[in-house]
Amino acid sequence: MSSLLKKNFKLGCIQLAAGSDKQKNLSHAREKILEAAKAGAQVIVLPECFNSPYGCQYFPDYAEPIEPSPPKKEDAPSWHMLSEAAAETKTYIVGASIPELEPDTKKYYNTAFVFDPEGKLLATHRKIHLFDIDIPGKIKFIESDVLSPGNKITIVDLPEYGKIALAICYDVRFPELAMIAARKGAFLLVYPGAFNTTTGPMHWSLQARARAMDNQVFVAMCSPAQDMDATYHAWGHSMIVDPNADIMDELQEKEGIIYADINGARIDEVRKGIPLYQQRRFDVYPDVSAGKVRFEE
Ligand SMILES: O=C(O)CCC(=O)C(=O)O
Repeated sequence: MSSLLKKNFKLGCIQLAAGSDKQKNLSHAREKILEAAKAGAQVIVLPECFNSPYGCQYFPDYAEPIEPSPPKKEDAPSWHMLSEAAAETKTYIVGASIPELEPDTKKYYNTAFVFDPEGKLLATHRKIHLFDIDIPGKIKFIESDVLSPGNKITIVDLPEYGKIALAICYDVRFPELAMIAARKGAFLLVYPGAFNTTTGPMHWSLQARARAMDNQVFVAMCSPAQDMDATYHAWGHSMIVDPNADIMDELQEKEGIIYADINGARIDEVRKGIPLYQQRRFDVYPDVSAGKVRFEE
């Protein structure tokens, strides 16, 4: 068994179709979680903004508080659905993400959760890098019009399995996060994300495979299903990549679930063959994981 991974497990990523009805989105997400658990997944990932359509105009209407913890059920139905589904299925759920409202400051965040198999919240991650881009004639999206950024790297210790890292969508483009998490012992990087029909074909798969290749870890990217009637056209193509950057499973645009066996021996094998972890030259360049890093562990 790998020193990074205490026990192998089956990962499931749900490429969910979400619409404008929040209650429907939640009950549909719950059904798909049950389906993934029934198929044997022990860790289950949902996509970015699973309780709402994706878009700055929607965030305030779909936002929920996460404090006090637990938040009141009537204020935070998404939080409670995830907690209850985790307990019901006895799985870890990376419930990602929802728009979060911090009531005191009135700030909004893009926030993901990890619940354990008893339904207990293990961690939250607020998207650190907001999606502010402008590609003329293609796509302009300024998430910071509405959202505030998170300030912490999230590494979560799943007691049975070991450490995973959690970040959201645009965060994947900042390889320092992945590198730091991998050097701190994460064996799997999970990115709920909603790339679009412009940047998806350009970079989605490349980003997933690059983070896996550079760090010799598993990577999961979990997208909403594509809906060409929505205001934002998600790329879909959820995928799970192995530590050698090989795609283990991938969806197209439609709703579905992909699964992969997360096996510690594969990490060891890849790292033995190409021993980057013994060959780094921190006498020549700095180790980004050794500097001042803010964690949400
Ligand atoms: O990085 C990209 O191309 C897309 C990012 C994105 O859609 C997001 O952060 O929500």
